[in-house]
Amino acid sequence: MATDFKSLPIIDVRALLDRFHDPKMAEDKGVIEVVRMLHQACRETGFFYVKGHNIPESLIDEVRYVTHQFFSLPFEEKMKIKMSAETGYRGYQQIGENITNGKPDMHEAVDCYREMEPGAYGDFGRPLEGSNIWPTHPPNFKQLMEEYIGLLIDLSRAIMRGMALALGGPADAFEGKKAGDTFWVLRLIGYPGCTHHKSMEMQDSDIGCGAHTDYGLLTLVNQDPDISALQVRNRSGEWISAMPIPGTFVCNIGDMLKIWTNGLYEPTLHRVINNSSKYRVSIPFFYEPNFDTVVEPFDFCKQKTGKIAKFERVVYGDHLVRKVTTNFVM
Ligand SMILES: N=C(N)NCCCC[C@H](N)C(=O)O
Ligand SMILES: O=C(O)CCC(=O)C(=O)O
Ligand SMILES: [Fe+2]
Repeated sequence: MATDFKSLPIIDVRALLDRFHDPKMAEDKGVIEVVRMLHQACRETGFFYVKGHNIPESLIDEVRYVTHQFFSLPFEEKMKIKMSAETGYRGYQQIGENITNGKPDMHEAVDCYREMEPGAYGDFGRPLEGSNIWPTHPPNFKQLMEEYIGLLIDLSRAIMRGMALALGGPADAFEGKKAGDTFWVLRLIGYPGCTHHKSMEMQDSDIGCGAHTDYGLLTLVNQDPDISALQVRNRSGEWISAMPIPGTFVCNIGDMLKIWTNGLYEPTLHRVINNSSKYRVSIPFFYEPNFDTVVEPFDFCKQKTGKIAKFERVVYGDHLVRKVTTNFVM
């Protein structure tokens, strides 16, 4: 349960990356400090900033730059990679096609998922079978995004090692059959600027993305600098700004972590409102469990939470398919 936080902590994760391959990482002083901060952040805010991540700023900036370029293309160009049930929900969605809490969101997006071969998970995986359909311009789009995704997977794994230790489990608790073969998601999102005067009352149509929690384990958000639009809800119901901080990702935890931790860590509601006049781009990367993972409370978490499981087990892919197949009006 979130507290009445007024701001989000900044965590330098460098020690986790430096000690990633060290079997004694849990004894390292730097790691111990990161682990302490992760635990506090996951208990109190469910959101934090990640710095010391080692991902080149030039790559992070270029990913946003080409995303701006894509969304500024003519409508017909964007529709060439249109998302549908036939594409496995991969590709371009127009403004208003994504529904949150029964209302259309004011954003357009390109959704990408880890590739899924036909029949890989039998019938329950079918809706998400497919390969990504990338824009052809700029020509390096696919290569750039794949490089970026590879680095974000490594960073996420390191953070999950820290969280596993923070929970009192083994460092590799989230690896192998749990999330060692992550069914990652990358969303390139564009939020139109606001055309009416700021002093006017907020309309429903101003909501870029309605209040929600993320579905899996960990989200890393690469957002435009100089626009504050992402907001996180604290216990009193106040919306706290996750404003951009140079050199950082905004990081938050998802639904599956609540089940695995038996409620020790809970995802926090968040939403997006772009009140600026500028077009905003944000690229969340979702580090998710394996598609066919059965998620149920870890014993080492149950030990700390009354010994009985508080949540039913869930197959991550079922949770995702349920979300994806009800998220869109197409
Ligand atoms: N993969 C993630 N987390 N995507 C976040 C989208 C949240 C909005 C969606 N319409 C919903 O209602 O869930
Ligand atoms: O636009 C953002 O910064 C975050 C979007 C988000 O919360 C999501 O897509 O899950
Ligand atoms: Fe989100």
